[in-house]
Amino acid sequence: MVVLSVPAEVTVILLDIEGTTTPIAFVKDILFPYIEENVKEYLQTHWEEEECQQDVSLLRKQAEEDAHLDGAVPIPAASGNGVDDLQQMIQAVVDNVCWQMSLDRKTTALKQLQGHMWRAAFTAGRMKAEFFADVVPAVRKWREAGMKVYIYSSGSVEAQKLLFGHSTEGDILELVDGHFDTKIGHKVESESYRKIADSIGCSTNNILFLTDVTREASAAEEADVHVAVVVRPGNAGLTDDEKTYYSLITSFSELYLPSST
Ligand SMILES: CSCCC(=O)C(=O)COP(=O)(O)O
Ligand SMILES: [Mg+2]
Repeated sequence: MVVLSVPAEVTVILLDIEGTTTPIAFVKDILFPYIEENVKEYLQTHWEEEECQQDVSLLRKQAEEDAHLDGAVPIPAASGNGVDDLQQMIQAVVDNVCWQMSLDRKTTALKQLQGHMWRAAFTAGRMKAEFFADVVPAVRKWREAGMKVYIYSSGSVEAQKLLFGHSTEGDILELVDGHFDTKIGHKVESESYRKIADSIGCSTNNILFLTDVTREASAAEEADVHVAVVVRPGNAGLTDDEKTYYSLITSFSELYLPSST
């Protein structure tokens, strides 16, 4: 088995979710279709609720910022003029959400609504999150060795907690010391990793970030974070240069902690 030695200065392991702890297929074939199939009904049922109105306001603000993009779908301001107007507004939000999802955008606005929609499915037990088989045993071992384990995903913190709280392995939320999402910054921006280190109270070089996306690995590395790229079934392929440049692992069990037995 290939072994990757974790540098002695590393005290925190920061994990991406999609393509790292969890198969991309679970996100693409189960989580995302659930949104596309249910968003209209969700908006119609929850429209009057404060949380739903906040989600729509955030999506409208994002739509204004996106106005210059090809194919962008605007969300008109509410005029309060009757049922037809409401149905048009809901349809605009549905179209905007589907447009953003067709581009796999990671905006905070989209991720916030998705998180709220998944809540009902997870808490009712209609959905369970999948984790690769090596994830839970490795995380338990790291924590026994004194490592802190954090999550950094584009999925909202609320959605992350749903996944860890309702997984095929049971409720594994207690294995995570904390969560970060795009509210701290985007994963392809190095400043996000500096802010995460500040928030945890460590130096960036105390962190090892595991991700499947080399643009994220590159941003983290620019901030002096240690990185390894995770190669999982169904992940996007890497170029030969990327394969040579990055430390690669295909399972969390390939990480060797000098402090563990
Ligand atoms: C709580 S994760 C749901 C999946 C998701 O919405 C997503 O965008 C995954 O992105 P990641 O940063 O984990 O690759
Ligand atoms: Mg990922």
